Amino acid sequence: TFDVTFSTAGHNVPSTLYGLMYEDINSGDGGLYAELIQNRAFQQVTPGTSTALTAWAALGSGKISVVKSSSPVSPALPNALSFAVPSGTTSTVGFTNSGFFGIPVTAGWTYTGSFYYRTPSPPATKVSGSFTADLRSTGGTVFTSTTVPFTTSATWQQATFTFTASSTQTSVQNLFALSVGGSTVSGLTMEFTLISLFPPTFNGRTNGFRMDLSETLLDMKPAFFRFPGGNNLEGETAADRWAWENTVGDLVDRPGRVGDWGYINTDGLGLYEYLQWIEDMDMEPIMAVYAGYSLNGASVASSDMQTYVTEAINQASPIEFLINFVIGDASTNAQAAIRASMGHPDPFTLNYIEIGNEDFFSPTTYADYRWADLYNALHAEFPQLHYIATSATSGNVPSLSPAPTYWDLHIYSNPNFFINGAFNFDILSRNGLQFFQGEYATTTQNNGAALQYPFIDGSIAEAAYMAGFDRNSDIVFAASYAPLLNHVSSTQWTPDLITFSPNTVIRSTSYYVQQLFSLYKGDFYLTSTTNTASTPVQWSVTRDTSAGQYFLKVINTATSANTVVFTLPFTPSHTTGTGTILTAASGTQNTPTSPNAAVPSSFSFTAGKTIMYNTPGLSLSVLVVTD
Ligand SMILES: [NH3+][C@H]1C[C@H](O)[C@@H](O)[C@@H]1CO
Repeated sequence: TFDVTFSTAGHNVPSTLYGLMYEDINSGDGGLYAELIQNRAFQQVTPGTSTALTAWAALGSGKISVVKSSSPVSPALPNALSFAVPSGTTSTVGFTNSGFFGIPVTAGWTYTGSFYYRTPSPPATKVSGSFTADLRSTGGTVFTSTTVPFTTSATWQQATFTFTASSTQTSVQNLFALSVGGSTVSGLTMEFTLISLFPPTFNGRTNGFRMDLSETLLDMKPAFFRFPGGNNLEGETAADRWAWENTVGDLVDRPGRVGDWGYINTDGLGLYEYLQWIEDMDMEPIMAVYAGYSLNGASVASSDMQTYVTEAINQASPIEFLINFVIGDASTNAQAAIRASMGHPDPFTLNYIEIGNEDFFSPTTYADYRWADLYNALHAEFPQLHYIATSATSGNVPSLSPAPTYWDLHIYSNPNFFINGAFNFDILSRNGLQFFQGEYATTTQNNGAALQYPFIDGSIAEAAYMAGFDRNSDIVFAASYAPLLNHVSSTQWTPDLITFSPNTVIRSTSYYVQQLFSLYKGDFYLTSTTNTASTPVQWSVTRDTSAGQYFLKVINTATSANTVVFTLPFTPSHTTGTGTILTAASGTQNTPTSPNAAVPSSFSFTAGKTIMYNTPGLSLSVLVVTD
């Protein structure tokens, strides 16, 4: 039995304590970004290759290939789909897109589509006709369709359309199709690009986010969103970095880039879309900025740093302009005016800037000049922002000048690390430093076996570690599991907090741990009987002061049950409390075939000055006591 008394003394819990780490690692295009068409603008592909046609297929006897257009729709989008119809064709011709490993068809959804098209060598007598845009199963069942009139012209035109699904698919293996009667277009060659189809989006935003994934994240009430990376910020080289200026403005002006996880990023999900969604989700950004180190191991030379920090060169915009885009005055600042023109005249909320990512891989140049060059210039321009350093792996931080106040720590390990490390922050001296556990996860079993999905043993070990975040939230201001999302059919890293398909979302056991700590974060931590990492039971007591509610979290990392007796410093007026528990047999995972193997359940208990609680093995419980 563990006897836990808690006092009314303690410290505030920062509102930023629990949030989300994000980068496009099978999670942006085809994930959070609601665009349903994969390879919609043939960005960053080599014309004439099969890869260039990823997700596209011909319908009927038309011939499709990706070409470098003789007259591109924009300098950013040089490629186009060439659609050639043999003379004498009479049957239906066209092409299909298979989406990101499927396209969801849901009854009642109104889809919004568009595409640019032109006829490079139009016939002397204009040809007019109608395309048919439809959603169909791979078996040919048409769910919905509409006609889109066209007239041949050598100049690019954009067609737009909508259609509404009247039934829901049985399988997600569906196609978007553009087709036309062969006799209308026989002998013609047409070009298409930026072929786009959106379902309804979160908050109804144009060029927005997928609803079910947004709702799944909203259910965690996350306080912050760290973006755009992670590795995907850094580029293989400086030229390949995430360059914010290429991700804003009209979609037709965004070139996309080869991301750092083995596939092309369209950058249709760009800086503005991120910031608008973060605001819609009641989060605040922790925005990482390129700090001159890329994944090939190269650092920008000291003499070149200012071109990335404050001096714009050959259309590359410096970090200073990025921050002006986010918080600048649209009436006086050019970058802020772009933000206003996109629909957000007021500044976005921004308090935290992270300088780089995992610079412990490049500590020398970070310490010698990269940290200082960015910090000194940006702090001078934006003194109200907090700047987070990234070159530490634990609370024993390296020395940097100027000395950072905020540090981002990353750790991926096994359950034993998190169980044994539950007091890693208790032992740190309180010297003004603030820590962001920006990435952490149980990534292997104790025997080193890899994990495709989180499992209950690792998730409860994470919970033990997170009780340490609650307890030390006087110096831990933020924490987020990583990575956040991955597509079940295209995965670069496992395990992930949430796994999704085109129409399903699987909440892992670690998702529920993150959710419970975030929902029951409270605003004040109450000190309680001290403990050590050597016991299987950990606890944390926080309070929602305005609600007069106390959250007694109990973690049991053993497979056997244990008993905890809480002694409160008061007698609660409500003698019945409600609790939530996540528990499962060792090895349990929520997977596509068993998505709900372990889900939280609620229970009630008798609340008094003492509360006895029998905590099952491998469990996280939150007992809510109302005064
Ligand atoms: N290697 C991890 C650390 C890096 O910051 C992330 O991009 C990766 C996955 O979370």
